[in-house]
Amino acid sequence: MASSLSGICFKPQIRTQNPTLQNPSSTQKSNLSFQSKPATRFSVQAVAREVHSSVSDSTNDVVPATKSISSLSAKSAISLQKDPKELWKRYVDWLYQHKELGLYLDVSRVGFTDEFFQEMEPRFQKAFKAMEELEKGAIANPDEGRMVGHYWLRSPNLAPKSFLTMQIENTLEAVCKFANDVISGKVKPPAPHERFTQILSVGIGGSALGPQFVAEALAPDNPPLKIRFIDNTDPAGIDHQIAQLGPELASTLVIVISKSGGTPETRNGLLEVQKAFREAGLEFAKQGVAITQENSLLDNTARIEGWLARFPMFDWVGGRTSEMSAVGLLPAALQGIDIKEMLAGAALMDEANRTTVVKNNPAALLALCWYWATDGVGSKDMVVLPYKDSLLLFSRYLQQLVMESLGKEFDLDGNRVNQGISVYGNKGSTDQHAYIQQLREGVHNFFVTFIEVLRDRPPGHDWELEPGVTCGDYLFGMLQGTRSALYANGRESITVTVQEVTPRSVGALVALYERAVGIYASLVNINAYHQPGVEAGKKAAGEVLALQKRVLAVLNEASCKDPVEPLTIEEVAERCHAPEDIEMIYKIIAHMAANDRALIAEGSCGSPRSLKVFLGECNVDELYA
Ligand SMILES: O=P(O)(O)OC[C@H]1O[C@H](O)[C@H](O)[C@@H](O)[C@@H]1O
Repeated sequence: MASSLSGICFKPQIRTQNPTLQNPSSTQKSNLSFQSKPATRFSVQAVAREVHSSVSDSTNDVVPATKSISSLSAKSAISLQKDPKELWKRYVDWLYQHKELGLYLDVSRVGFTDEFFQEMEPRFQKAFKAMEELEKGAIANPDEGRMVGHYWLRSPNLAPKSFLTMQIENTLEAVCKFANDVISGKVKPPAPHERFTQILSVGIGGSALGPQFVAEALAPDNPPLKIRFIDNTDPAGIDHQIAQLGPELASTLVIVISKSGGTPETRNGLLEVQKAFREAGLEFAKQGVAITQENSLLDNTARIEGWLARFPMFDWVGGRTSEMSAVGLLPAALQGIDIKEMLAGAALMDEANRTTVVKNNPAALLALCWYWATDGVGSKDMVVLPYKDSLLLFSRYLQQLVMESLGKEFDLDGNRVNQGISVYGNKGSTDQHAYIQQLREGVHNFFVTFIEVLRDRPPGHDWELEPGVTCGDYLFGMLQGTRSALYANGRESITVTVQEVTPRSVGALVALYERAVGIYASLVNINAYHQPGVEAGKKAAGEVLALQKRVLAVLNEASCKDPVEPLTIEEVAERCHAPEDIEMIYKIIAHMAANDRALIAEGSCGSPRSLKVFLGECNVDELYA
């Protein structure tokens, strides 16, 4: 049971839907302002933000679904527990341990109260029920009408239909076989090369972040195949990756990963790589592998062109939770990482997270801390600090998992809630020398998650760089010191500890956060499994490219005249029938000029009004097309 936490608390009561806050009147606003009384636990800025958000809530019709009057009024003054004996008691009482995984979760430096914990209980029970339904195959992603099945990937028998179990098992078998065949040289690149030596992974978002994190965390020093990534449509970045491969392009396995099979950045990466293959006189299909949904554009291309292999991505696995599907497993296996251990670690963690006793459920404990720390409305950022170089990319991986899942405008009932938790972080102790200064003393808008790894380096390699002290002891000291120093200044932190960075512990970490995100989403009543906001940017990018085509046509026509007719930005906009897009047209022209695709006749890009441009080459065919 929860320990007695008297003296620790100062946190909002549970936030229940409160109609009076939906359209706060000015009186209500002034009621809120008493929050800024001296010695509140929350900074004045935070309170101001709270009040501000309540005010702007009214103008934007935002429903603060998770708040209540009590949540605001309870922000009275108390400091975090400082008494060492009480703190030790809290530490021991709340310490979660998963014996088999060697994983610990310490939430003692988050100041939630017994009262808060108890008031949250019914919400957790609801979240556990929702998770149970999800695992049984409910349409847990209602906006897209999809099941959410990433938990089945590591426990195929839990899949609600036997054909799904078979699909998962067959894919895993195919991944293992293909990886073994590639590593052994049975599957090899065209002669004279005897073995694939490199992997070039082309994908973005959920089709890159998991594989990148796992490669950095687990790839051995001399893997059977080394991996590099193209995860953007930046031509210079792509050129760099291809240049780094050099002649080894001939022994590179190119894995193109895209669930939808139509993501523009990934398509561009593929086209660029295929061009490099052509220029090197290589046949891409003999070295290309696709991981995508059946019958997607990518799948059809790979099938028609006869690529070396194709692996399925399932409709019911989202990109950001796809690390345990072929997306994560194939690249990992090719690097010699024990993927069955990863799956086992994730399965064990899933099992632990199925208990409905919050205190014994590590994912629920995380969600509880997130809710407490962020007031259930994302009022604080999550800083993730792994004290282990190999876990460097964990925060970047979590950024997508948490922010794309929780960052939602509407809740499941259609209320505008603008939910989310911002995630950032790099690694300790490196960040001690970058931004910890602000965390300790500056704006109090975050909580920290320390990721601690007990084993410093493999056995037999340690030595004392001064009497009684190893290099790893310093890292340990830095973590403990930072945790204490932050806490002493009222900054809350969670610590997740693993024995070692192994496939098993990495699998467990992935599963822990996947479930914590799912539970938290239930607590705040949002759909964690869609990403409608991403579409707006994609659509706008498409419109820019369409406008660019019109600009090119206009410039082409003027440039084919004799003499050539350089045009001002205004003239281009007018001839494109898009005067309202004049700024975008200027930007398009400036970009083309910087890349020698438009020539400047007069003026400079720094003075848009003076600018007159034309095309270096006119394309007569296009004029009459
Ligand atoms: O795997 P893909 O279909 O290419 O998608 C790649 C990424 O695209 C979008 O940006 C989505 O928001 C991400 O969730 C997804 O991971």
